[in-house]
Amino acid sequence: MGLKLASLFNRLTQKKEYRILMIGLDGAGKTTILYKLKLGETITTIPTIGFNVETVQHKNIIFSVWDVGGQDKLRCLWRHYFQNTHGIIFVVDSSDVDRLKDSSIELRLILEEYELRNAVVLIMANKQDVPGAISTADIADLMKLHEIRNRKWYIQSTCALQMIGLNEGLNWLASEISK
Ligand SMILES: Nc1nc2c(ncn2[C@@H]2O[C@H](COP(=O)(O)OP(=O)(O)OP(=O)(O)O)[C@@H](O)[C@H]2O)c(=O)[nH]1
Ligand SMILES: [Mg+2]
Repeated sequence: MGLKLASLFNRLTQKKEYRILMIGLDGAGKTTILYKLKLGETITTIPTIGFNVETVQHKNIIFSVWDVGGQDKLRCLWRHYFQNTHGIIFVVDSSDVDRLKDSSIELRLILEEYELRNAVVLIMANKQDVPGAISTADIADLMKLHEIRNRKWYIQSTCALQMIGLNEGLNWLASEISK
């Protein structure tokens, strides 16, 4: 009886761990977001050449977040991080209208990947603090997000520097992944 109770308690209190792949064009703010979530601080970043990985605890869930460099010549390396991914955070620079098209193309390519077929997709419309930043509704239109079929997706407006919207994004990921 005691043993059974102990194992039930363990199961109830055990933290679930999920793997999150954070990608998006260079300069969108991925590394800034990662360390804001991990440390609560804004770090000075340099363009990521390889990857950064950190565990981020969110309520009773542990996310292992893989932040991979987004420069054009590095995007072919993203696929090495696909396996066992439960959720994707696709970061967009909302102030960079000129590169929304590129962003949209990269997202479409990602959604076609067989290994990522079961991963839910959180789009973070970052840098909302920059004057002239595009709203989430407009980004959703311009990136034709409503055409995405057979996939759970959500767009969250964020400002990594001020830690706005990041936890709300993780709330969505947590609830979708643990369904
Ligand atoms: N204004 C503003 N600047 C931001 C925000 N988030 C990140 N930045 C800035 O954007 C720049 C690029 O941020 P990074 O986090 O290095 O971008 P990245 O997506 O990791 O870029 P790569 O590693 O090259 O793929 C940095 O100067 C950040 O301080 C934000 O919400 N608002
Ligand atoms: Mg980076």
